[in-house]
Amino acid sequence: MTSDVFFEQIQQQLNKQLPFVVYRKPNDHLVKAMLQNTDLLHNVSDYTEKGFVFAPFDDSKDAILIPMEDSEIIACDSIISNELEKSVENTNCFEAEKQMHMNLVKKGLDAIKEGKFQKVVLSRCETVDLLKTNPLHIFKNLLQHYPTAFVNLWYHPKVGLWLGATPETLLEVEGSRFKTMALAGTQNYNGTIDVTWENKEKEEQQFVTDFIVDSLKASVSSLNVSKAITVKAGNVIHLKTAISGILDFKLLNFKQVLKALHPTPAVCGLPKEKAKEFILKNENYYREFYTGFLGELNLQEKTSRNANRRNVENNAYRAVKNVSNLYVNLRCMKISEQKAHIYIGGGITKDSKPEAEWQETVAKAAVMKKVLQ
Ligand SMILES: C=C(O[C@H]1C=CC=C(C(=O)O)[C@@H]1O)C(=O)O
Repeated sequence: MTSDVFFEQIQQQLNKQLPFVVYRKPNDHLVKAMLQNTDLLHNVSDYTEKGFVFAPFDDSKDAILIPMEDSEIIACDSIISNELEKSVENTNCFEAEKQMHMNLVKKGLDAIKEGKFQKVVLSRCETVDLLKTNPLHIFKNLLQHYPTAFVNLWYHPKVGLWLGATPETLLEVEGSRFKTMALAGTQNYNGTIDVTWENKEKEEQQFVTDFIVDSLKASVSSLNVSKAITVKAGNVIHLKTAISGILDFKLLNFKQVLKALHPTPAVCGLPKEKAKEFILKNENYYREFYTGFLGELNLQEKTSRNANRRNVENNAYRAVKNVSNLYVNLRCMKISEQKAHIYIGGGITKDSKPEAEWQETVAKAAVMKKVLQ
């Protein structure tokens, strides 16, 4: 399908106010869309469903499903020309926002000093006016700017319209093989990823690695943990540890694995429940789907058991596997009434400085603002 026909079909879906998701996986060329035939609101119940899941930060709330069986799937292979538009006007009173965020960080630091938790991820929502509001233009800009991210536009008439380009994988599963990552620690990108990390960032990221390993070790038959490396995500860089292995679904089913992982300390804190309670009580807005997760759930994909030529040519050697690709909903925004609500946060540990935490959110907000201009 050509990209013109592809995007025209999505535009029509939006005009008809029917649910859909359009997305491109990290480092992939294929842009896929699932177009739901009705405007029903489906929830995920036990994670055996097939489709596209959109889950909130608060895991006590329902996750939404665009079901495969009620959707048309289309794809296009090309990336569209760059049509950057000057379409954003910043209406923020930065000083007031800055004070509010720094006060929140100070509150978090006090709670850490009192021993309530070791880490908490605190965030804010920044609203900018849009002059031109076609979300498909913004989506195309995201595709252009962030080839290594999971780029997505998700819409449901009963929920809203979200866009994002996240650098963070929550869980990729193919059969029983899985991959995940511990992503945390942030610096501005200044032309190189060959940088030194302070102990504060190393500790903040290590919390995430340890949590993921602890959460998964009861349900895996093998586990590999890489060294932490520096990765670029737009105008910022992070520390990342790759974690992979084999899940044993006899020990924990997929729903239980997700429950053990989400929300990780990359977006919530440590211990999880204490940090979550603090976030829900103290942040100055409600996160909804920011720091939730989203992606393909239980799609059936043909995979080669053995990559040698004879086997690849012989269909008898191909297996159909259950594949899920879930990402953490970061570097995202919600569009409503000609405004973009941009969600940004950062991990707070005992060594955090409120001013630096504010600056970090400003740098992360620029990832989204860039595609609105
Ligand atoms: C919570 C966010 O980022 C997380 C992922 C990478 C680095 C992070 C950090 O340095 O704090 C956060 O843990 C966000 O971008 O809003």
